[in-house]
Amino acid sequence: MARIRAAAARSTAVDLSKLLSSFTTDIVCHAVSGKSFRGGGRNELFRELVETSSKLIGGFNLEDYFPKLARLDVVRRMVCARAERIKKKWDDLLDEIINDHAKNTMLDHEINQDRETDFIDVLLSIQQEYNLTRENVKAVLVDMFIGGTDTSFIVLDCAMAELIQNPEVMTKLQAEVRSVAEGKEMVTEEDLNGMIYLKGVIKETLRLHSPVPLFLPHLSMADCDIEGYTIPSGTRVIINGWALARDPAYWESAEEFMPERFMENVGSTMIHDFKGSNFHYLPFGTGRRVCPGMNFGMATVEIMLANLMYHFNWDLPAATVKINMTESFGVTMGRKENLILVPALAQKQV
Ligand code: HEM
Repeated sequence: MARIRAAAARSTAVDLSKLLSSFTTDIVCHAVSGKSFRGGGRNELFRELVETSSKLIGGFNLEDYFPKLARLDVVRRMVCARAERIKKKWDDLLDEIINDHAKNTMLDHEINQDRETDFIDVLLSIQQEYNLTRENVKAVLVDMFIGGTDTSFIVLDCAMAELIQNPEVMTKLQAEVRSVAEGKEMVTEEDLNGMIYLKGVIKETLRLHSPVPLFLPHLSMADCDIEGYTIPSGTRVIINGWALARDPAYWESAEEFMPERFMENVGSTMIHDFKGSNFHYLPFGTGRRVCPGMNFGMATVEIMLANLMYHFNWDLPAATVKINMTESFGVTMGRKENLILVPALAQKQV
């Protein structure tokens, strides 16, 4: 916020994508490991690990389409070598963090019993009870880091890109946020309940720009038939949530950004619920593998977007005519180009 405020005072542009990405990384790193990864080049290493892992998990796998290639084993060996290199880097980083925690936990027992606990503390405290190996703990942590950082960032980045291209929506959202939080220094969590349009804007962003458009790869546990097609047990199954969320059979003017569609019939579970029961709207997946960070992710996006609307008016830099919405592909899918915008202070702050 301080950096945006400084840019607003100078009327210069900010790289909003970069700021939002570092905000969501900080929030997840704090919740999981109790500290930010900014120091000692850790942030860059962390971004590299998340990005490469995302590409490895979500990448196009030639052998799925040409199974004969599997016999040659060339592709598999190449992918495995890359995965091994990344695993080694994750191992080094996580070993360091877990060792720090184990050491601090012992010291804290003697010195400071009031220290806030983070996700690693919780995992270590139940390690023996649930028979978790260090590899298990590291696997859960990698899952949380990859699952939590890019996703919330992509929603914020795409929401801002859509808002700047739909000024009437931005004006309506600013009016709501500014009236609910009027006179306050910051929008806080308790203000969010009164912001119905904000929730509509975020839901519409999740519909058009779902950060995990094909969910995670699933594996069928038994043979099953779907509309005449047999899916054998052990098949890697990919579900196209992106296509469902843009299917004109379910959505009127499916390609348009219209938060109002989520305002109709408030209270009806039909189109408002993203918790996994409406199969044409599954931004967090569904079933046993549904996103465990749903509430955390929504809270992060809501509080940041509300504050961006509360404090600032936004414009494109003079030389930019249109925002490029082209997306790049991995297990998460976000916009390729960084979002550069010019902020202006909206009102005299208290
Ligand atoms: C708005 C933000 C988010 C969106 C849109 C989102 C979406 C998703 C989706 C679609 C899946 C796959 C579900 C499936 O395959 O059925 C998933 C899985 C997952 N998400 Fe999220 N997510 C978000 C935020 C978060 C956050 C903040 C965390 C943790 C801090 C998180 C942790 C995870 C994990 C660990 C999984 C894997 C679950 C498993 O393997 O069973 N997510 N998420």
